[in-house]
Amino acid sequence: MSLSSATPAVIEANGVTHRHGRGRRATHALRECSFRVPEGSVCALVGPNGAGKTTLLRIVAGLVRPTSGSVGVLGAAPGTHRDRVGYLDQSQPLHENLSVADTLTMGARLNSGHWDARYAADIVAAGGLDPQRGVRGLSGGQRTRLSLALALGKRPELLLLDEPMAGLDPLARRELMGVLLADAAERGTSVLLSSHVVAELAEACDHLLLIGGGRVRLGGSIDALLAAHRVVTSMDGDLSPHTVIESRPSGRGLTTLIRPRGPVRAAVRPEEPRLEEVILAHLRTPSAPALLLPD
Ligand SMILES: Nc1ncnc2c1ncn2[C@@H]1O[C@H](COP(=O)(O)OP(=O)(O)OP(=O)(O)O)[C@@H](O)[C@H]1O
Repeated sequence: MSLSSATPAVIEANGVTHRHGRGRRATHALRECSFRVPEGSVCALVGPNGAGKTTLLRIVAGLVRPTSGSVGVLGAAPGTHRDRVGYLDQSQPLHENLSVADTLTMGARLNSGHWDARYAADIVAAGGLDPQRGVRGLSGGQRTRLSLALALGKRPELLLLDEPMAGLDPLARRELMGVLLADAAERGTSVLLSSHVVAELAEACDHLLLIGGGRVRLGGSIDALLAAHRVVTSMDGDLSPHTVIESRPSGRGLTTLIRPRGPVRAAVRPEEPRLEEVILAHLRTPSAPALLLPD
């Protein structure tokens, strides 16, 4: 399915399928994925372990070729505009023998012409990192900060982040997310960010891409996705005209997440769900029908 919209897309995927390996041992990581990430959006990429998030980010970064389907990144094939795309993966590879200052100098050399030395140095300094410190002795959080300084110092138009904050304490996560979002807000940087910390995404992101079993399950602006769902807490009412995503016992009886098709007749007025409720209900209900909304 090709999605059209007025906002230009920084990423546009059409029917992307990817198999790791060949023959009987092949693993289908992605199946017929179509979605778009609009320019200037901060898009959360969510899904259970093994859903295909890393594979998808690596395809968009131009590190892996999809088995079939097409992906456009900044209007060209993935990997074409490497200087305009920042990619930070889970392992945050840094040169162990370099100091913090040497690492930033390396960033400047690799990105000559579009390296913002002051900005990268400021990100490092905000964490109290001594520039002369060796990378080998840095903590997980300090490594993340340095990796983020490298990714943001090149002033990318599109930032791809694969669980960049994994392993950080809540304060460090919040602080580094703040750095990221300030950059996105000030410069209009588009971000595709995979994360398992669902509770944080509502304040950080404006778009959502939820994948499961290699397929796109939910996609679109978070406002529109929330508006497409309702939480019904009363038991008396006929929900059969609507798409029921999940019913769960709760303190108030039964809580049901639905996609309304027309007016909802229930004793208690249905409420708009929180993002976390929508994501968790879809993660718990892999059979729920997919919903891909245009911007
Ligand atoms: N190099 C590889 N060779 C074979 N199979 C792979 C390879 N990389 C990933 N896979 C498989 O592809 C599927 C998707 O993996 P992927 O790492 O993209 O998921 P993920 O959503 O990032 O998972 P997680 O949340 O655990 O990081 C999984 O079934 C995984 O086992």
